[in-house]
Amino acid sequence: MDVLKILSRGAKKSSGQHFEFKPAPKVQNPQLYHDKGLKRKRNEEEEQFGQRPDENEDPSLDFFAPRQSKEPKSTAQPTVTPESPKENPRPEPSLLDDEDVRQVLRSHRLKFTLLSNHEDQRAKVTKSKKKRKESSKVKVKAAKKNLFPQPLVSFTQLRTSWKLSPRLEENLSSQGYRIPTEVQLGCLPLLIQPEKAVPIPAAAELGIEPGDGIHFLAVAPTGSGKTLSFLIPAINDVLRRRAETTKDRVLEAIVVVPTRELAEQIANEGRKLTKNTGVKIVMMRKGMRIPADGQVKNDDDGDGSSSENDDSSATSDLDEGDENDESNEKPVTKADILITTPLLLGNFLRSRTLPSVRSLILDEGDVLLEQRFLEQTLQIWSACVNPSLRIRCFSATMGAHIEELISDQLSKRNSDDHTIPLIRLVVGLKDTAVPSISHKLVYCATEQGKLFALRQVLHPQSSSASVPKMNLPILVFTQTIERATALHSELKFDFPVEAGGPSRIAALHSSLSDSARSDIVRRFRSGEIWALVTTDILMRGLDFRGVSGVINYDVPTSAAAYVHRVGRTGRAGEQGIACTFYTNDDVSYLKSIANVISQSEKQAGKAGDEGVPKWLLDSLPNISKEEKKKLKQRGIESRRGNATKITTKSAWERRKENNRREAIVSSKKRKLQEHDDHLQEEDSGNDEWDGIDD
Ligand SMILES: Nc1ncnc2c1ncn2[C@@H]1O[C@H](COP(=O)(O)OP(=O)(O)OP(=O)(O)O)[C@@H](O)[C@H]1O
Repeated sequence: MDVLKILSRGAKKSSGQHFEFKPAPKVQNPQLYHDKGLKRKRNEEEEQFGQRPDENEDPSLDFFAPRQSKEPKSTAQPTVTPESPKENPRPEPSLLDDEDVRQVLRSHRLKFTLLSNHEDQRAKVTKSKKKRKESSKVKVKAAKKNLFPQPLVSFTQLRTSWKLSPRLEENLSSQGYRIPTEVQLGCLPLLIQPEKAVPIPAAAELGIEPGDGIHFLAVAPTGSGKTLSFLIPAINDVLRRRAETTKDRVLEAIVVVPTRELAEQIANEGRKLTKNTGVKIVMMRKGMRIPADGQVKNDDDGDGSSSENDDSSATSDLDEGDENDESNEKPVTKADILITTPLLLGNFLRSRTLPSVRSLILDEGDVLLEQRFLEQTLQIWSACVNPSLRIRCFSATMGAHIEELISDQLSKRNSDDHTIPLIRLVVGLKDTAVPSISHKLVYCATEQGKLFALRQVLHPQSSSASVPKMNLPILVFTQTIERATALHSELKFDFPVEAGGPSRIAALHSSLSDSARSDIVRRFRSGEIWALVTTDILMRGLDFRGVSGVINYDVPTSAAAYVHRVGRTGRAGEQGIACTFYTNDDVSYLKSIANVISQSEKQAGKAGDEGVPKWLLDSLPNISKEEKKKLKQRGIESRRGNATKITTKSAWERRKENNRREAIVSSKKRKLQEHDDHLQEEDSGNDEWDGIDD
């Protein structure tokens, strides 16, 4: 049996001794939903025109462009020419009519809701307490108001209809993006030009004014492309402002994320998109100074076309000095868009303000507005004093309390005479896992049983029916740092030496240094590490394409944590497997996770019983709100500070076993080599003999 071959099923052997997995190519169609409605319409169209669009044709084609049959209706007048826009205010032919808009939004399961607008807020500010109560009822009513903004029909349409910078569109295309994902098709027009995306009378009613934008919440599945959904409008805003007003570099947008790994990932994505545009994206680091209370003159790159977007120069302004040093002699970081964690920027800000910032983007917004980060996130929010500040909040999960909190914060800031509306987009069923994942709950009688089950994943030759087969690489989540470390040292010698040995597995958690964390993430991305044991530090936002499975070695402490953890696989339309081990200790807390699995499977159109059998779902107990809260904060008590339980053998025993294994392998290799040498000698002897014979 070729152990190496089995272990490296998800990996590709390179020419040398080094093994790398092939970076997952961008999937042909990353969209999650194609419901019947749209297909039916397309079929009608095909019948009408007697043609069937080739499924393999260039996917960037506007495959849900308006039906041709309708075109004569909308183009009954002479074609719109640039010279006569006023005489003929008909909608652009490239925009969909109302019925088609609804059809596309429905078939891709996109739901837009107006959460608050000018009228609601004004009522709130001006009315007496009693009346305010009434107006909050109005607000609830307003929350029921659905909107049907124009969707994006193709990435090319971004330039032709939505005035996206051609450079930005080029960069998008050179990254291999062809078809917008659901969240992108839903929110890009609305964030780039809301006054055009929403039908004209409705836009005016909602208080959407050209140039002002909107506040926006998006709840869309993990791996569905939310990063591009906020980066593209943010970059475009910078370019638009530069073209219309000043070329000076001002800090225009801030993206706040919960971890430095995610900040690094987004900064990298952003730099690819801003290549040759002159827009600079910087990741906040300790000790960095940013232009608070003012703007930095763009004295070195006034034409906006410098090559400063190189990764190297993007960090060249960083000042890694003492963060308490207030000295103004320290260089100020020049950036258009800053990516930061709440703590890093919060520490810098203290009582400073950021008047130039017009977009505050909260990626993984729900966690940023929860207890752990709330104070710093609100500190950043209040430092953004520009009256035109727009809030954008993205996540795969969003509790109603978070939406309320955002709405309340906005109404506190709003003035009486002008309010920017708050619109929410939900893709699919809220707070569920992405449909491309298969779920499995695996019961293990003891902690040792969990270890045994995990080894079955790592060593597929010993697999059993209860543990699903997975390709490497995989992510393994544990509850605490101690458990991640203990599990890592337990499994360290599980990979055979000829497959790379202990270097194939690593543990990542917050007690490692920044550089060690970055190094592990880099090696996991490149395929050097095949199994990464971690804590919830990696559960949000991290995009490791090609991760075929996630193992919840310890049960996640909330349904949202489950959605985010398992969302590290099955990204951008790829398939993934999520396997959750549970013991008797977990049974009381399993209901919310079993529910989320069941909901996600229903949404994906799978037979409900696949991941969680109905008998199990029905028999699991419900827990109180208090217990849920405690679980979220502390996890399963029996697993706290009890890391040693993971270990089956002492480190000494495992090292001894490993040494023995290595010795056997080397001895086999040596024998093989001796055998080869011997054969060679015999061969060369034969050659000599042949020669004499001649
Ligand atoms: N239109 C597209 N076509 C193909 N791939 C895409 C497209 N948009 C994004 N992707 C890819 O999908 C992957 C996931 O994107 P992204 O990280 O933005 O997801 P996300 O929605 O932010 O996920 P999470 O909720 O986990 O943060 C990335 O590898 C990205 O390159």
